[in-house]
Amino acid sequence: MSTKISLTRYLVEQQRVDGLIPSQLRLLLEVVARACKGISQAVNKGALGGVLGTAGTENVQGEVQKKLDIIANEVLIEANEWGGHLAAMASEEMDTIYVVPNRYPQGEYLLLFDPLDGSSNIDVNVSIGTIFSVLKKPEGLAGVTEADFLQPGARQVAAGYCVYGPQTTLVLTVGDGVAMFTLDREQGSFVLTQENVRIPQDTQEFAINMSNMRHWDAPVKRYIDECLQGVTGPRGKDFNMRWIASMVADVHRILTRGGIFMYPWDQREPNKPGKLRLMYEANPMSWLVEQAGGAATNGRQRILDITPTKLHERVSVMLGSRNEVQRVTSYHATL
Ligand SMILES: O=P(O)(O)OC[C@H]1O[C@](O)(COP(=O)(O)O)[C@@H](O)[C@@H]1O
Ligand SMILES: [Mg+2]
Ligand SMILES: [Mg+2]
Repeated sequence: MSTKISLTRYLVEQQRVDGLIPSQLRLLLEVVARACKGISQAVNKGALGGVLGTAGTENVQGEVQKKLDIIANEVLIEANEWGGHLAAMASEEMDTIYVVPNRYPQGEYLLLFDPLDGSSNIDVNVSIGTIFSVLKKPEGLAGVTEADFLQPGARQVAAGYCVYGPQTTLVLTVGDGVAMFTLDREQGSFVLTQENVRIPQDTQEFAINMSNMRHWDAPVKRYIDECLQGVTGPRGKDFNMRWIASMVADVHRILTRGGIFMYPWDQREPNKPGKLRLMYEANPMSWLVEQAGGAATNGRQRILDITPTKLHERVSVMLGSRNEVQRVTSYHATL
């Protein structure tokens, strides 16, 4: 009989056997996973749990909040604030950082999250998720400020997401490849179901919101136009398209079978670099994709090399199968 490896055991091995993560980081990741289990339960109850619909409030980015956006945010904060691993947290749903109250022990890590990704899919029962990223608080100064969070994604010490779909799957990197864990609801634990996740270098599948086509920049238009020409066009092959409108679900597909995902800058709001959030969405997903052998750029630069200038910074995103990301990035250099 094969032994099932739980997330806890996997993390202990990463800590003890491989020396990859300190014990505080291991404990922090276990708490995040526990919070995701709680969110998964709320998601599963749906209309029975009264968790669908809007909350009647807006977040700092002017987006209407769904009840689950707020519930997921609270679950993550309540689970993490007292554990002693964290100095502060930042979330897509909060105006500014949440410093761990001084009645609790203070830790050395910073946790960032998109508590509920794919909010437009909650009420229609389509996959949604939680995306998280962990940074280390810069050493030296006492206390913690927003500036401590403004580190390039290359400095992440852990990143992952949990997708609440037909299965609840937690996907994680601590810088040693990507591992996937499926929630065993009977046991109440995440079980390792795939290690050494690899994204194929080539693909015939792209993910982009095609309704924005008329607003895109020339390099993105060229790339998609060439894909659409199929086997008789310059690419010499047919492409398929998928767009779930939950980044977690689109990225999960790409980690599973390859593909390219793009949410590029567009002309509707020319001063906004993109729709997606650098710190809560692009950085953790880019690191996961790179760790699985893929690539992630904003069209001009590796996403993980961008130094954020503000907490809720936006970014243009192109990630997935390496050869396709390199191709669309090269079009930006020439057009
Ligand atoms: O509705 P659009 O414009 O296609 O945008 C979809 C994108 O927006 C997002 O939903 C943003 O995430 P939130 O639900 O966390 O705001 C991404 O997950 C997704 O890729
Ligand atoms: Mg999101
Ligand atoms: Mg969100």
